[in-house]
Amino acid sequence: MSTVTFELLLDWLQFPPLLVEPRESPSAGIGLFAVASIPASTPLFTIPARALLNSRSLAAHYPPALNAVQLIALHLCLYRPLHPSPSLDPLFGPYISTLPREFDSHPLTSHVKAADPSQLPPSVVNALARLHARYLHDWNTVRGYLRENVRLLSQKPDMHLDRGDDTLQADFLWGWLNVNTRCIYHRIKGTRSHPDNLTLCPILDFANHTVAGPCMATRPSHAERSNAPPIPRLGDPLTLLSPTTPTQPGAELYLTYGAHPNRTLFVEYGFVAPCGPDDVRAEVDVQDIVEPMFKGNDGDAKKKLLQDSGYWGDWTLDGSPVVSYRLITALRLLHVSLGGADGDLQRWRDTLTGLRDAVSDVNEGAWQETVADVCSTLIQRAQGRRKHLAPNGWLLDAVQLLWEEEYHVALRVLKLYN
Ligand SMILES: C[S@@+](CC[C@H](N)C(=O)[O-])C[C@H]1O[C@@H](n2cnc3c(N)ncnc32)[C@H](O)[C@@H]1O
Repeated sequence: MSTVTFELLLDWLQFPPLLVEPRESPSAGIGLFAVASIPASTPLFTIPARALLNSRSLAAHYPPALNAVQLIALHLCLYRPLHPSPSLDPLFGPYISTLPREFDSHPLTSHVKAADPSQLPPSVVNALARLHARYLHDWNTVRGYLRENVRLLSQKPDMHLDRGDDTLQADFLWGWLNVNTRCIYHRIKGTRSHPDNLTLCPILDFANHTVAGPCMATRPSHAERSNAPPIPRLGDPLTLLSPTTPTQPGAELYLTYGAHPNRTLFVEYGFVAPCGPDDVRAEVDVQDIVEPMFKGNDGDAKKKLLQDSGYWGDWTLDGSPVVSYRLITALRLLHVSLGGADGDLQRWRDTLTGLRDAVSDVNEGAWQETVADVCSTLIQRAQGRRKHLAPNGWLLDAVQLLWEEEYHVALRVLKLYN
């Protein structure tokens, strides 16, 4: 993104020069940097609601039917800038022109998807498959919506819907990845947990992720503070605050995208960040190892019991080291005899309601032994696979780090039960 493009964005926002500007960051594309010293918790800028790209600011321009992710991704798709021109969008053009032009290194693009999946930990392959399914669901919904509304949409300024299906899908993927990697939480709806509470936000979205250390934060909006939907038609403006410690000129300013393990950072955002083995963020999802334990005998009945009680899947170990309560619950049931007259099944149910801490001492020993086996499997698999990695460049480093995270977490958890 050129300096001119950023200046055009500032003009559009009617902003004077700011305390921050986008610059190349050492291995993270563009980042946000301080151009002067900035005292702690300083408001850096306030983006007016009209310049926030979200389901509220787009609502008046599209027939209803899509959720926020689908609507924003569609809008970006329709107004994707053609190389090297700016976006022709009359609403958000100067902002859309600052977005990354390609997502070559995101694992959802064909470049990385083409890599041998056996190179990646199975939990990462599964997470990638879920992301792909989410994308396909959104694309299919939007494709149907486009067919129904083609006449209306083709009347939009500078809109050419006569692109082939492949081009349209490539442009939609571009829009969708912008949403997935750059949107932040912003209160738009009546409830805090509504999935449409998100927005794209100019300038703020240049900020890279930090695992630890000082980071910027958004000031809670009026709607968020009053825990109600925003009153103005377009919603509330969004103010970004500098870190709670002073920032030196030239320093990069970060956000934290959440306490995510590398699996999530890689799959959702397309990068990894080193994190210590004892870090609570370091996490392994062990579904691919544990799920086959529920095959045969009374496995199906146990699977159903876990599904009905909401404990099927999302079974993790983390670097603190901790075995997730969901995994303990599943493994406790694995070691209960369903046909037995010993009352273990009822005791297992009682652990769910908090009436009991455990099924029995024997059952505690059995699930802990299974956890130790799972850890040994993880350790052996990580040791074996790390020796035969073939991807190139950044992907090799990323894949190595993903395996290391599994290895170190498994080693730490194993020590708990050996
Ligand atoms: C919100 S954008 C941040 C701005 C982005 N770097 C750019 O060039 O426009 C999020 C994307 O930045 C990159 N990124 C963010 N934090 C990173 C980090 N700590 N290391 C490497 N890449 C990072 C990833 O590609 C991620 O999908």
